[in-house]
Order: sequence, then structure tokens, then C-alpha cells
Amino acid sequence: MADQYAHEAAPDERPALRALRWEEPPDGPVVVLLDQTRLPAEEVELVCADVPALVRAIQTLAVRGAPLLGITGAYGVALAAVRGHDVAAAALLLERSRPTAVNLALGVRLALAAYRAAAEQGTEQAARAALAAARELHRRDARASSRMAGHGLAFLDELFPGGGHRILTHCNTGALVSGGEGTAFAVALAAHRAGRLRGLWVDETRPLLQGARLTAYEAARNGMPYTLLTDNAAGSLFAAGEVDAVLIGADRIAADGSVANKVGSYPLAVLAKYHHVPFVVVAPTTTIDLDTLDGAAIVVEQRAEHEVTEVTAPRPSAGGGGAGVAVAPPGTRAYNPAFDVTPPELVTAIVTEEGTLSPVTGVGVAELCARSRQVTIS
Ligand SMILES: CSC[C@@H](O)[C@@H](O)C(=O)COP(=O)(O)O
Repeated sequence: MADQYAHEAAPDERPALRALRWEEPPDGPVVVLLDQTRLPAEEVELVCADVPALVRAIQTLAVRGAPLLGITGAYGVALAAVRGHDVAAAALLLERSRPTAVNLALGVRLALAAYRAAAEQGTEQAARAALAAARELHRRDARASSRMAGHGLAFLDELFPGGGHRILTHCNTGALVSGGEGTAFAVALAAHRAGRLRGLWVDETRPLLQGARLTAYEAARNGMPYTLLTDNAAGSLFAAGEVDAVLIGADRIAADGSVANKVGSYPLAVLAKYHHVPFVVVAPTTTIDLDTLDGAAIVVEQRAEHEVTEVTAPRPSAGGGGAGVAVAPPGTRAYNPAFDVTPPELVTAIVTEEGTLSPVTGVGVAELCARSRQVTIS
């Protein structure tokens, strides 16, 4: 099975992926996104000049992943403000565009609060304050990424002092979801750079294939040894003893430690428990939501049925269906939750930029949150 790790190559010479940037051309400010629906076929940018365009990009997953959604939300508020649009309406639109990742609402509210706090200095100053808040969130996320990578690798080394980690990951949690190198993927990348990653198992992540299209793309770009598997091949992989640890990201972590992440994460947690493999969540403290008391209170986004009844990779259809190839008879109903919720008893550790929460490190959730300036404890 070790031969499966066949894709190791020299890291790409191209510049690092940049998922989002703010630009101010003469005809007005824009948010420029790397259109993730076009990967891995091509790196194409999507220029958003207003909030409705950003909302479309969020809903079609041209931009996605919890931390990046937060950054996008904050820049969206700044965009509306600098362009003189209705900022409160824009904030509402953005916040409601996807329900599960808490970072989106957090980013929107952060920029809106900065805008409102500067309102008495005039609209131009207020707009600049919203933009400064978005930039600060972007920078903070990049810093959080590298700190999570450090803490995550230290935790893996503590669990497996010999190194040679074989990590299984789900969905996409790399530079495409972050101002930096990501969350779970950043830990695997740190292990690779330290010479301690033996292999990265990449779940394809049905139905929209964030693993196959995006994580495999990032792994290849970084010269990592990775192997793609269908989601339902994970069971036999665990049974074969080929997984040392599961590393995933999170869209929302409730106060009781329940973790919402891409659908398919919960079955992995069950498998990991059965096979005595650590199930490790890597997420910034901005993803911990103490106002959501438990997993049952997390709103799970339900997406269009055609994402299941059609195959649309590498470019998921932009709403309405009909753009993919049908793989089910016409009229077939589909169950398509975008996320699932893993209960805390299946989670071995939560790695954040502030440290690692786990029985192994002895850090409790309250202590972890208290260390964080991002999260307020009510
Ligand atoms: C750091 S990314 C963590 C999660 O946002 C990620 O695992 C995920 O579930 C993304 O879902 P997506 O629907 O692609 O936005």
C-alpha cells in the first residue's frame, strides 16, 4: 500500500495560490477571487464589483471554506461601503448567503461594526474603516494559519514521535480557504516540509469534489506525496491500517465541542474511533461559536439536488441544474446536506492558533477560548 503514495513531485515553481485580493482600479474597487469552480482545469480569476456578484460567488462555491468566507464577507461590506451602496442591506445579503460557516457572519459583522464605529467621521472614513477591518482579518487569518500548522505538527509528533505520518483528510482546507496556507492542510504541509509526511490520503469529497479538484491540486502544487480515494473507500483503508490520523477543518464548532464540517466528516470520525485512529480538527478560534450551544443547534446547509443527480466536475453548475451529466433517472430525489456534525466524543483534539484542545494536552475549551482575543465568553 505504501506504493500508493505515488504522486510526490518537486514543488511547483508558480507563485503561491492567492484565493482573494482587493484591488482599486480607476473604475472602482473590486474583490478578485480565484474561481474555485474552474480548478483544477485552470486558474481563472473572478472579478466582483458589487455584493450581488460576491453572493453568487459564495453560493456557487467559487469562493468557499470557513476562514475565507469570513474574509470575503468582510471585504464585501467594505466593497459596498467604498462604492457608496447600502451597507446594511449588503451585510444582510452576505451574512445570509450560506448558513453553516460561522466565520462568514463573523467577518461581515466585524467590518460592519468598524463601519458603524467610524460613521460620525463621514461615509468615506467609515468605508476606509470597514476596509481596514477586512484587511486586518485577512492578515490575522494568515498568521493563524501558520500558528495552527505549528501546533498541529507538534501534536502529531507528540502522538507519533517517530514521524512518518500517514494523514487522511477530507474536503479542502488549504490556501484556497484562507489568507495563509489553511487549516488541516497547513498541518500536513508543515509535516511534509519537515520531512515527516509519509503520505496524504485525499478523500474526493462528493458531490462537489473539493478533495479531488482542490486538495489534490494543492498537494500536487506543493510536491506532496498524496493519493486520491473515493469517500467510500475510506473504510477499507482504515481496516488495512494505512491511516495514522485524520485531519479535517471545521465550519462551526459549538460550545459543547460538536464540529460541523463538510458532509462525510462524521462517518470518518466513526471509522477513526472504531480503528483507534486520532480524529483531529484544525480550525481558527474564529470558528468556535459559543453562542451555538450544541451540535443540534447548528444549521446545516441543504444544497440543490442536481449536485447529486448530475456529475458536474470540474465546474459545478452555477445553480438551477442542467449543466452536468445526469447519473440518475430524471425526477430522482436527492439528499444533499453540505455538512454533517461530529459529536465531541469522537473528536480527539481541536488544534487552533492558540493551542491544542485535547485530553492529551490537558487544555479545556474554556481555557482555549480565554486565550483567544477573537472569541468572547458569555
Ligand atoms: C478550513 S476549511 C474548513 C471547512 O470550511 C471545510 O472543510 C469545508 O467544509 C468547506 O465546505 P465548502 O462547502 O467547500 O465551503
